[in-house]
Amino acid sequence: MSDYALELLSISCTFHSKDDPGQRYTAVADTTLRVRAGEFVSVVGPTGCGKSTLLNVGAGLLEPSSGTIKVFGQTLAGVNARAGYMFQTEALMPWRSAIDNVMVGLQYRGVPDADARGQAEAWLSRVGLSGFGDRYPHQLSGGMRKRVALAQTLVLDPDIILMDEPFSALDIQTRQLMENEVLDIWSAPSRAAPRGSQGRKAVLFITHDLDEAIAMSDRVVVLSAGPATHPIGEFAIDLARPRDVAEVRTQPRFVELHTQIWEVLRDEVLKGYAQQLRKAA
Ligand SMILES: Nc1ncnc2c1ncn2[C@@H]1O[C@H](COP(=O)(O)OP(=O)(O)OP(=O)(O)O)[C@@H](O)[C@H]1O
Repeated sequence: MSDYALELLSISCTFHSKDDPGQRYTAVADTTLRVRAGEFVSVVGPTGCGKSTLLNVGAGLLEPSSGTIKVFGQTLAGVNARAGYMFQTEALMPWRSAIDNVMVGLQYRGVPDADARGQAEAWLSRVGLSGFGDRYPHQLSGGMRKRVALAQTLVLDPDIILMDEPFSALDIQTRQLMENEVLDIWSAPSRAAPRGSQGRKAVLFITHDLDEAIAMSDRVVVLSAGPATHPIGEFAIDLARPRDVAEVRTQPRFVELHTQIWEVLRDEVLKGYAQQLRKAA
C-alpha cells in the first residue's frame, strides 16, 4: 500500500470563462500535491487562485482536464469514498435536528438507526455538544453549527479529511477554539488507521490565513496567483505538538516560518488582489 493517502498528480483544470463563455480559463496547471497518511497539509494562496478547485478534484467531485488522482495508491474514479469533506459554507440540513444531521451519512450507508444514533451522539459529545442533539441548525450559534458539521464529517470515520476554509466565517476566538478542537481530534488515534499514519487521518486544509496554516499543519504548500495556478513553495512546519493555535503564534520559530512563507506568498497575494480589482472594474 502507498504511504500517500492522497496524490494529485499533474492536475490541470480548464473551464469555460464565467465572464465570457467563449473563452477558456486555466485555473490550475500541472499541479502535483501529495498528502501522506496521517499528515496535516495546508494549502495557502491568494483569493480565487484555485484552492477549492484542487480540493474538489481530491474529493472526486470535479474531474480535472488532465492528470491523475490516487487514493492510497489506487487511481480514483468517481467520488472519493475514503474522504470526508467540510465546506466553507453551511452544509447542514435546516429541517433536520443536529443529531439527525450527524447520523444521515451513516443512514445512507445502511447503518441501522439505533446504531447510527449511538455513534452520532458519541460524536456530538466529542465536539462538546452533548445535550444539543435535538436543536435545529437555526437554534445553534455559528460555532455550534460548525461543531455539528465536524461531527457529521468525522462520524463516517474517513481516512482523509478535506477542509475548505471551514472556520473562515467564525469570530477569531471561536475559530481558535475550533482549530484546537480539530487538532485534538486529529491527534487521537482512529480505529483502523492506515499504515504509517500513527493513527491519524490525512488532512488537506485550504485557507487564506497563513497563521492558521502554520499553526495547524505539518506542511504548508503555497500556490501562485491564477491563471494557471501551481505550487511555488513548500514548507515543513517543525513546531512541536501538541500545539495550542493561539500560543504557538508567539514562538520565535513560528515567526521565522511566517516570515519565510510570507516572502513567497506576498507577491502572489498582490497579483491576486490586482486581478480581483480588474474583474470588478
Ligand atoms: N465551474 C467553473 N467554471 C468557470 N470557472 C471556474 C469554475 N470553478 C472555478 N472557476 C474559476 O477558477 C478560479 C479558481 O477558483 P477557486 O474557487 O478554486 O479559487 P479559490 O482559491 O478557492 O478561491 P477563494 O480563495 O476565493 O475561495 C477562479 O477564477 C474561478 O472563477
